Amino acid sequence: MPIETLDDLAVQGTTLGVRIDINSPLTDDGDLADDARLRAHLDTLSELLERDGRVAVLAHQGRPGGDQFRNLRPHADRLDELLDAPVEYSDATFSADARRAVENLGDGEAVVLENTRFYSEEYMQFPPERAGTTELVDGLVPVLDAFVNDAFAAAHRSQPSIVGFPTRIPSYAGRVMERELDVLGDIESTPEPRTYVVGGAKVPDSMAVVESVLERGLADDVLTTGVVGNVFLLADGTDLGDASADFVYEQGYWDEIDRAADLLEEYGDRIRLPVDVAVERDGERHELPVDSLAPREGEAAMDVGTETIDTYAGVVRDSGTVVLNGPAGVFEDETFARGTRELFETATAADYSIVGGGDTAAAIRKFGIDGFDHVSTGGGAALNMLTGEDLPAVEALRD
Ligand SMILES: Nc1ncnc2c1ncn2[C@@H]1O[C@H](COP(=O)(O)OP(=O)(O)OP(=O)(O)O)[C@@H](O)[C@H]1O
Ligand SMILES: O=C(O)[C@H](O)COP(=O)(O)O
Repeated sequence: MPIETLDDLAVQGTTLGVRIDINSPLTDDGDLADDARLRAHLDTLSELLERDGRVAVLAHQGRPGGDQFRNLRPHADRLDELLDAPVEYSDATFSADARRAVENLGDGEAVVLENTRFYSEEYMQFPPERAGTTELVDGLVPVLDAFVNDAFAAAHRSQPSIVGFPTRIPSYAGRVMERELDVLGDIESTPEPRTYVVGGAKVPDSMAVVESVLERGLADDVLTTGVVGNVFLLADGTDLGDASADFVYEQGYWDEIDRAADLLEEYGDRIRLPVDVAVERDGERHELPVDSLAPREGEAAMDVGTETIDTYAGVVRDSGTVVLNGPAGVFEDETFARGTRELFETATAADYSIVGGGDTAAAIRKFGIDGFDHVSTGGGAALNMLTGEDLPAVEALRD
């Protein structure tokens, strides 16, 4: 069944729950360190507001327990600055207070409801029918006429605010969702050879993708960087030192090392591992080859090294398609930004380049890199889609 879009929605005077993904890097004070994801949704939000909709924004920030798990006040304030319409913030998500905030909206006005993940069920995965009976959905449905899902970046999560509403009220894809599905749905026709550069810190997500693109023959080469690269190195028997290993264990990624080992056994010829890494020594960047690593206490692998960057850059340059997700190192710190900056810059030289991910997009903006064919708002979602897997959000809109 085709998905309905904003072209199919009579917006004027209707109250809309609009799920967007503005999960963004924050400063230590909880302010936005980058607003790229907010800007990505401006088309959808301004269209709905200009068409005199009443917009109740639903979104999440961070993961429970993490240091990025904060309220959405800065996001609401920033949207208020970016949009040509009043945007309020409500510190409630689906309570009577939240409903009141939604009911008080006038035509062409918006309210950002509180971080959906402050509510525990939102961080669980449910089949849509069950998601449709959760407190969050149940609480908001009485004050909404329709639901718009523009949160492509969270489309791989079968969570209440993503898949619940379409079981209860008419639902539509927003402009971001529509564009991403168009571009990413067409990966099998992109030029070969295809190289996937995976990095960042969400190891289980990346591992699932690596497995799938190799299994399905979509990837000719997988270049591993970031924490993902560290996990592959550990799986390969490299002694990365206690600091890197502890980081992996603390994130609960122990099982991922076994998974990486299985992948190396089966597809070792198509998976490339860093040959050197960068640590901080005496306050400076210090590179260590992995075959003679001697990290000292407290020295973690924070970036890929120069030789790795050069080798990977060669593979990337010769690729027909490059799909890039996740920074190659702790790019927020200039000392460890080199791998990310140089690999990303090189990727723009491939015939066709797609890049995705929240922090990835932030890195691109930080380094001012232009020239990607498609910058996806999604990290895990984009990768899931590129592997040909169904996205729960899309299936929910279709049903
Ligand atoms: N070697 C490393 N050690 C520690 N952290 C790292 C390392 N390499 C990258 N990172 C961190 O990974 C984080 C980004 O990872 P993440 O997987 O969230 O990427 P993303 O582009 O946001 O993708 P998604 O949208 O799926 O979340 C950055 O904050 C960066 O500092
Ligand atoms: O940043 C993302 O990839 C999306 O906002 C989804 O976040 P999650 O991986 O914490 O579900």
